[in-house]
Amino acid sequence: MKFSLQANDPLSKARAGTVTTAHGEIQTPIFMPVGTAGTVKAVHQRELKEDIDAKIILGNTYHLYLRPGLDILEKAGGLHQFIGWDRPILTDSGGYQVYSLSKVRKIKEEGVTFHSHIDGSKHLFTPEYAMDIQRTIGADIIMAFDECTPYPCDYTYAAQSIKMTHRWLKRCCTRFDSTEPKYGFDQTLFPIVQGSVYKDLRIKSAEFIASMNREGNAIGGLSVGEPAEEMYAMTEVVCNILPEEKPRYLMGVGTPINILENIALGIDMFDCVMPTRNARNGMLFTRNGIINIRNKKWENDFSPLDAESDLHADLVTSKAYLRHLVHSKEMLGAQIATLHNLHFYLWLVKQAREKIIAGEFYEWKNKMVRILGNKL
Ligand SMILES: Cc1cccc2c(=O)nc(N)[nH]c12
Repeated sequence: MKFSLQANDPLSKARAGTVTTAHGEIQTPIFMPVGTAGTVKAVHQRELKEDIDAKIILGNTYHLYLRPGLDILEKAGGLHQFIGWDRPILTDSGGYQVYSLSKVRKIKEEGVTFHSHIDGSKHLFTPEYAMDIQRTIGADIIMAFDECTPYPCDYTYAAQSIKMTHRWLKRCCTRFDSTEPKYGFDQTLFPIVQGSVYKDLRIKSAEFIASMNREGNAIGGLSVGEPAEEMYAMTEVVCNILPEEKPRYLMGVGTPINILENIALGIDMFDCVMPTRNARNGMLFTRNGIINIRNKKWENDFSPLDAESDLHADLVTSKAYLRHLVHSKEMLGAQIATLHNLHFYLWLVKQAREKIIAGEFYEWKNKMVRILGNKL
């Protein structure tokens, strides 16, 4: 994997770059649609590529390991082959999902034992196994096995947690560097900075992660319920330490405003379930603010979702029709709302990139931040 920089914003830490993987190039800043179990819910791979030009999607070790399982994925020749997606894929390592999904789990030095949220079966994820699983899935970018420090947590817990995440990272690097890709194309491992909302712990973790000298770096343990100001403060501290010449990935972030503010702090890559999950509940993100399409006010508004959009669905779907579909829990409602939100997120980061290259990002970002939170 390679990373090159095309432009830096003169008034912020925003930058425009290009990540080059075995499955193609990704212009940054970029948003990565979440495709947890091998599908971006309600959107077909053709739409992802041709209607919204998604450059990279996420998969998830925890879910894919449980279903369809490693045997099927290996027989298919890896996740790209299995789902019919020939662009880049990034997989999270499973630690976070065990923490957020599995009821019964135990965190020990060796790893995390948990019971499947599907059938209650018992499993053990170790740093080594998380690497082996991601080799079998075959994502271009894979994540270290970390402990996402819960929020809130006391300083002592956070300090112990980063020490274990750092020990697990060394085990991930040892295993990853001593194994080969299974399907003939290169994979890269990103380590993850933790430290909760404690500045000194974030500095310590960022310095350790940077010292591992991997091809890219991620920031975890944010977007877990902390106030936005805390998220921005920690991101700023960490971005000032992570090397400029490597891509920076802020995990699980966020709202459109969060994304613009974190681009200004030097983040290149984002993922979040918000555009897909909230779409299914009728929450639409637009360039003028947020629409709750279930609101009665849209009942007889026959104007298109977004007349300025280049997304076909935005032009041919009225607000009234989408309200009817979502209200009636029709599958088409989830499909159109999800496609709209993902198209908007990808439009937003593409606009950000163009403004960075034109040297106009800072003013544009401040104007957008004032608009994007509006309730329409
Ligand atoms: C997906 C996600 C969101 C938010 C935080 C995290 C994190 O800290 N670690 C991992 N592995 N994943 C995360």
